[in-house]
Amino acid sequence: MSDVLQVQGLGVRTDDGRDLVSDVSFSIRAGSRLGLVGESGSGKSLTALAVMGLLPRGMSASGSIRLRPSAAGPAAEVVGASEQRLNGLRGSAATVVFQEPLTALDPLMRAGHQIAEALRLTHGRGLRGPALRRAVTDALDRVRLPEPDRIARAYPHEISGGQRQRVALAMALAREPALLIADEPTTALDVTVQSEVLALLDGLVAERGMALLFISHDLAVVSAVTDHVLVLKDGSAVESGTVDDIVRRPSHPYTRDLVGSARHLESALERIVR
Ligand SMILES: Nc1ncnc2c1ncn2[C@@H]1O[C@H](COP(=O)(O)OP(=O)(O)OP(=O)(O)O)[C@@H](O)[C@H]1O
Repeated sequence: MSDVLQVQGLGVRTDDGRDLVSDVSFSIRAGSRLGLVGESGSGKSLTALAVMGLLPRGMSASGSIRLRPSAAGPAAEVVGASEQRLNGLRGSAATVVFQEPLTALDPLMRAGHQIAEALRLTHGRGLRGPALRRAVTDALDRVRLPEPDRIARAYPHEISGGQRQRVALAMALAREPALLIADEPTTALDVTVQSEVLALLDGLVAERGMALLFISHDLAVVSAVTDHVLVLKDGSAVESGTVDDIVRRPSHPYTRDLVGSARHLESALERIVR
């Protein structure tokens, strides 16, 4: 199967010459899941933002990031691409869910309206009226939101954090991306909601055969949803392998520390043993 994402020798540098990410390489095939794990400041988010062509002002990427929007089509280079080209890739090739869903949601727009916009970007302006309303309800249903009609009418501040994250996920999925990037999607949620959202994400990605790039500082959370892991430290890759290898046989001392501090390691191990 073809790679949905190929990152080769990625660097992120500030205009004043600081290297924040150095020589990071990885690839993700259609239907597979890679976890990026590392402590705060290790370069995980910048790597994700570089893939989306969304680096903050004053930073630039080097190396190569190739995204393949469809299995049959050619890959497109993100590094150095024009904003117009990037707009074409965002959504269809890759989309991102952030730790704080309010980043993605417009506080002044009802949840249903925001999902409707995402659906119309994917399916065209012809999707409207009752068909559009049904598609919105279906999208909310699919992320297991009870009372989808009520949620559709709500503004982001009127629903809980867990519900907001599900709405953000519904919006991301409405774009039917080849690659979903989830950047600490459950870190802001309490533990019970966190495991519900993780299970949901796990099921939805499997159902759609999407590729997943999952980012977390918590190796246990990463282990729960991915099959391969890349460990980042100070902007560089220190180790990579299957979840099983990394959790059971970490070779780098930094990875050993991450394994040691993983909060729910038992459950991660349980999943591997299953
Ligand atoms: N907008 C910015 N301006 C300057 N430096 C930044 C900016 N964003 C990130 N950095 C720096 O780049 C490095 C990598 O940050 P990044 O956000 O990718 O880390 P992270 O692993 O995602 O951590 P966290 O989980 O805390 O977000 C850090 O040293 C951080 O201070």
